[in-house]
Amino acid sequence: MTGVCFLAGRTAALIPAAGSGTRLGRGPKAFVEVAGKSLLARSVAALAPLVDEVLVALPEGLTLPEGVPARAIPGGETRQESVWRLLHATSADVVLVHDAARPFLPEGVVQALLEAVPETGAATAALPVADTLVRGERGRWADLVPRAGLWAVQTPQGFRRELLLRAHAAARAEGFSATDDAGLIARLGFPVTLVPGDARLFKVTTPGDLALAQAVAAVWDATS
Ligand SMILES: Nc1ccn([C@@H]2O[C@H](COP(=O)(O)OP(=O)(O)OP(=O)(O)O)[C@@H](O)[C@H]2O)c(=O)n1
Ligand SMILES: C[C@](O)(CO)[C@H](O)COP(=O)(O)O
Repeated sequence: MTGVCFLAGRTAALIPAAGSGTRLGRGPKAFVEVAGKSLLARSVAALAPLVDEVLVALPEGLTLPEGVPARAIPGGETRQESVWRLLHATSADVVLVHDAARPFLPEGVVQALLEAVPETGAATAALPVADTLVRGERGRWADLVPRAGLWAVQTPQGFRRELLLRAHAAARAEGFSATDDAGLIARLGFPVTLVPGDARLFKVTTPGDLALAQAVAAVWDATS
């Protein structure tokens, strides 16, 4: 490990990249390129210097592009299942779970997470919500949702591996699914630290996000 040294033990980055990219409509999303580099390659490149190993869950039958410094396993039917499989493919003490679909990951966010994990065992990058929030019904404004205290959750999310395994096992046993991993920890009543995320950490989900990613890449690639 060449990067951060706050933690005793080994650290692994776990990258769920087995999604089909339905909303983007360009095939398996992790392999979609932005300015000549895939989303997956960008996410791996950001994490590899900061952890001991990088594991990636890929769609069944696909392999890692050449030169991506990671180990690949087959992913599952859902993001939660892909992370469950990744958790069993490492013995690291601390894991950082990061969506392949969030290709612009500043080092400072990773460092803040690695500092936070020893305190509570679980931490996630997140940003305070800046927009007015409303619940809609049939295309019409129904209720204002007060935004005070609301955060938009990003990845990476950092955990003591044993704690995340326990949370996943409980969710599986009860047939519960969540949209992220920190939610599984919070559900058990354990604290999750909110670490400041970054606007550039947006998730490439729709064609509009891909256009934004092209613009960000022009600056990112010139400066990092
Ligand atoms: N079965 C799945 C589904 C998703 N993911 C990963 O989880 C992250 C967040 O998922 P999302 O952005 O929803 O990706 P997709 O599932 O590919 O998108 P869509 O829902 O539009 O099909 C992505 O890096 C995706 O590859 C995964 O590893 N395994
Ligand atoms: C994990 C996540 O990126 C946190 O915001 C998000 O929940 C993933 O959602 P998706 O619907 O699987 O893209």
